[in-house]
Amino acid sequence: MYKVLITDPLSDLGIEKLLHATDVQVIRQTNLTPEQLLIAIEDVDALLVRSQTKVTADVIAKGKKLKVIGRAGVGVDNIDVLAATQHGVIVLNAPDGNTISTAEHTFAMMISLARNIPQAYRSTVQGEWKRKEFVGIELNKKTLSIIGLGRIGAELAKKAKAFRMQVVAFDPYLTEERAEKLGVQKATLHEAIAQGDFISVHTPLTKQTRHLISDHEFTMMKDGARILNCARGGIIDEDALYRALVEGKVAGAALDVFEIEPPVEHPLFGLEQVIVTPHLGASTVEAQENVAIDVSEEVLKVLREEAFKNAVNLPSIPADLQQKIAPYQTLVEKLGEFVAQISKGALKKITVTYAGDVANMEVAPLTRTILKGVLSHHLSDVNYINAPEIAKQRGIQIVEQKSSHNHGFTQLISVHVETEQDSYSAEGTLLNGFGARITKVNGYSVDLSPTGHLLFIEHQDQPGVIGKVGTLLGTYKVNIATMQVGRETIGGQAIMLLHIDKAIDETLQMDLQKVDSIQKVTILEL
Ligand SMILES: NC(=O)c1ccc[n+]([C@@H]2O[C@H](COP(=O)([O-])OP(=O)(O)OC[C@H]3O[C@@H](n4cnc5c(N)ncnc54)[C@H](O)[C@@H]3O)[C@@H](O)[C@H]2O)c1
Ligand SMILES: O=C(O)CC[C@@H](O)C(=O)O
Repeated sequence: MYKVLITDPLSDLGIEKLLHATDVQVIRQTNLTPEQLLIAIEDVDALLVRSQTKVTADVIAKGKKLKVIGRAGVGVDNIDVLAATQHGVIVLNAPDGNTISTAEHTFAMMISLARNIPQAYRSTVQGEWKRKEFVGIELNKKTLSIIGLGRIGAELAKKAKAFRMQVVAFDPYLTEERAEKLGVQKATLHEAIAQGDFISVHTPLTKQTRHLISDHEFTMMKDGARILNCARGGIIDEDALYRALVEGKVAGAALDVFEIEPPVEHPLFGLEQVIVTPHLGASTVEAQENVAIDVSEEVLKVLREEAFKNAVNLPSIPADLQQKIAPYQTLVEKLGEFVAQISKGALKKITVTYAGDVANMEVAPLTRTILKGVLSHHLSDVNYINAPEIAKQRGIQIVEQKSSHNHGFTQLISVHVETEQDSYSAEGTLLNGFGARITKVNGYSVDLSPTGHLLFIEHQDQPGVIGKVGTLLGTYKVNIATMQVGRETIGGQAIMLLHIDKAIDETLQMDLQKVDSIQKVTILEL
C-alpha cells in the first residue's frame, strides 16, 4: 500500500483517482508547521503540494521512503529540486493545467490597471463618486512587452493581439519562427523593457531571473509604463518598484505574487497605484481540477513503476523513443554493472560508445541507465534520477559517443571505465532470440549472457590452469554452467569467465587465487 501525503488544498475531483486506488492510502494534512511536516513525511511514498508547502532539503532527507514529490501547478521553487535529485526523488509538476487561468488572470489585472477598477470600486462603495480621478487608458494600440514567452506568456500574447495590442517579447529561447507564428516582435530584454506601455513577466524564478527587473531596468522604461507580475515574487525587485512608483516613473503595478508570501505590511500596499491579488493566477475551478488530475495520475504512475512524463528532474522520454530503447535497457544496465564489478579504484571517467542501429537513436536515456549500473556498485542510493548528478558531484567525467565500427553486430554498445588504477571495458549487443550478450571484456572476445553468478579470472595462458580451476570448484561442490576463455597470444595474458550455479565465498576465491599463473579472481553477481 502506497502512502500519499497531501499537504496543500487540492481539488477533490482532481484527486479522485488517488482516492479510489486500492493500492493507495491518501493522507490529507494541510497547514502543517515545518516541524509537523518533518514527522509526517517519514513513512510516505509520495508528497503532493501546491505552492504553500516548503519542501526543503531537511524534509526530503527525512522522507526515507519518499519516491516522488508532485506539484499541482507549474513553479517548483517551493521544492528543493537539487536535494530531491540527490536523494533520487522524482519531482513532477503539472505544467499545462493552469496556463489559461493564469493568462486570463494576468489579462484581468492588465485591464484593471488600465481602468483603475479596484481603486474605483473601493472609492464608490465608500460613497464617493470620483469620475475624473479614475480616467484610464485603452489597451488598443498599446505595446505589451512580455518577458518569458512560455506557455502563459504565449497565451497572454494571443489575448493581447485580440485587443489589438502590439506584442513585443523577450525570451532567450524564442526563435524568429515562433515569434512570427505568434505574431509578436522578438526583442532583447532591454528593448522589450524600453518599448512596453505594459510590461508583464512570465519567467520561472531562478538565479538568473531574481530581480530581473530592478532599478536599472526601471530607468529604461517609458515614463508612465505599467508593470505586472503574475509569475513569481522576486522577478521584480519590490524595493526598486516602490522607488519607481513613488518617483512617478511607473504609473501602476499589478501583483499577484510577492517576494514573501503571504506579504505582511508591505510598503507597496500603501500606494494607490498598486493593485494586488493573493496568488490567484491558478485559482479557478478548472485549473485546480486540471492540475490535481494531472499530478495525481503522474504520481500513481511513478509509484506503480509505469512510464510517466513531466518530471522536472528527469528528462521526459517520448513514448515512441521509450518503445525503441526498451529492448536495450537490460543490456546497458548489465554492461554498466559488469564493468563496475571488474574494475578497481576510484572512478575517473566513463565512456559509452554506440554503434550500429542503436547509434541512430536518442541514446541519452541509455547512458543514464549505464551510469546507474556503474555507480550503484560503488555508491548506495543511486538511481536513474540522481546518477548524472552524483557523477558530476564526484568529478567523474562522462563521455557519450557514436561510432561507425559495429564489428559485424547489428548494434554494439561499449562501456569503458577509467579509474585511478587502470581501465576496464565491456561490449555488448542484442542477439536475435537470445537477448543481451556481452561480446567483449577488456578487449577479449566472449559470448556471455549477463545474468547470475560469475567468476572472472585473469591469468597467464598455461596448460593445466583450466583443469585446476575446475577441480577446485568441484571440491567446493560448485557446478560450472558455462566457461569462456580468451587470450591475447599463446602463453600470453588470458581471461576465464565462468557461469556458476551458486554464489561462492571468499575462501574459494582465495584458494583459486593461489593457483599458479592466476593473477586475479573476481566474483560477480549480475
Ligand atoms: N500566479 C500563479 O498562480 C501562477 C500560475 C501558474 C504559473 N505561474 C508562474 O508563471 C511562470 C510561467 O509559467 P509557464 O507555465 O508559462 O512556464 P513556461 O516554462 O512555459 O515558460 C517560462 C518561460 O520563461 C522563459 N525564461 C526563462 N528564463 C528567462 C529569462 N531569464 N528571461 C526571459 N525569459 C526566460 C523560458 O524560456 C520559458 O519560455 C512560472 O514562474 C510559474 O510558476 C504562476
Ligand atoms: O497552487 C497555486 O495555486 C499556484 C500555482 C502557480 O503558482 C504555479 O506555479 O503553478
